[in-house]
Amino acid sequence: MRVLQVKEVTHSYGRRKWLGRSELRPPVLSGVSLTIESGFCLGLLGTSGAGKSTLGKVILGLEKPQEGQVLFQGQDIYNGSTQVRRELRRDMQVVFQDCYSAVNPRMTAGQIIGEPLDNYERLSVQEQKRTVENLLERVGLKPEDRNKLPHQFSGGQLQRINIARAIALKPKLIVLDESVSSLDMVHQMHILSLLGELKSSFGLSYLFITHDIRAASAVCDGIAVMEQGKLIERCDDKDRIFESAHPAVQRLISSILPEHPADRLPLHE
Ligand SMILES: Nc1ncnc2c1ncn2[C@@H]1O[C@H](COP(=O)(O)OP(=O)(O)OP(=O)(O)O)[C@@H](O)[C@H]1O
Repeated sequence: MRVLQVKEVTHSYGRRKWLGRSELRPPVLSGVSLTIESGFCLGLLGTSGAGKSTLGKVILGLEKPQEGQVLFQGQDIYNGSTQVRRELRRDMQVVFQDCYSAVNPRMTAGQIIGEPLDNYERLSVQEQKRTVENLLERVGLKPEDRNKLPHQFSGGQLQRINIARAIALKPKLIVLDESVSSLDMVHQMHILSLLGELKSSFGLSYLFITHDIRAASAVCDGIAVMEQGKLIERCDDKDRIFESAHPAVQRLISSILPEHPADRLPLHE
């Protein structure tokens, strides 16, 4: 089943004055189309400024595109009733890169994870406590961690709390926008393997936005590549991306450092 369909989306940010006239800025997204099937993890790669996060915001309903459509489970997210949009928001969640600014520093982990449950479910105090504790355990933390504040966690642990909040309502799609980029390699690998487990056990679909082709190939089923607002490559088998002859893809591949320092190219020749 198709979870997400982006059709010919074109988007510019705001207007600019030009020779006394006001006109739209050049598009940041130009005719972008992509689909994500149920249970599929699509990596969205591209260099800085390619338009990845903007596409993520368009998909999440946060940035209405000037042209094109976004269908989530067959429904146009920008033309539905308030009720439909509320349900869509429940089924589509996001985890951002900066785990600290994504949470209220005065809320406990339990309150952070419980927030979507407060908004959408009518659970008793006991049920809510049990659900939050189960979610904490599901992401590799302890039930008693629900009483801690954000500053009492490491970056990796706090990102687990953000992930627990994102899965609390059993969504269909999670947009992960550079969600592991600010973590060190060890925490990155732990979070990537957690995302893999959650995908299998909840049947989740992901849009995994990153500039790191290695992280994408560790967690994704397929990979799409953007450059200057356009989708320039898509491989539903992630390993095929390494066979792409497109120069932008070649640049992403050559940005991977060899594991052994002796095999790395010198920075200055
Ligand atoms: N709110 C905004 N207002 C105006 N321009 C914006 C806004 N957000 C992004 N842009 C511009 O849109 C273009 C694409 O930005 P976007 O953040 O989508 O790219 P990206 O591929 O996610 O890059 P990065 O990996 O650096 O986050 C950039 O030129 C950026 O400066």
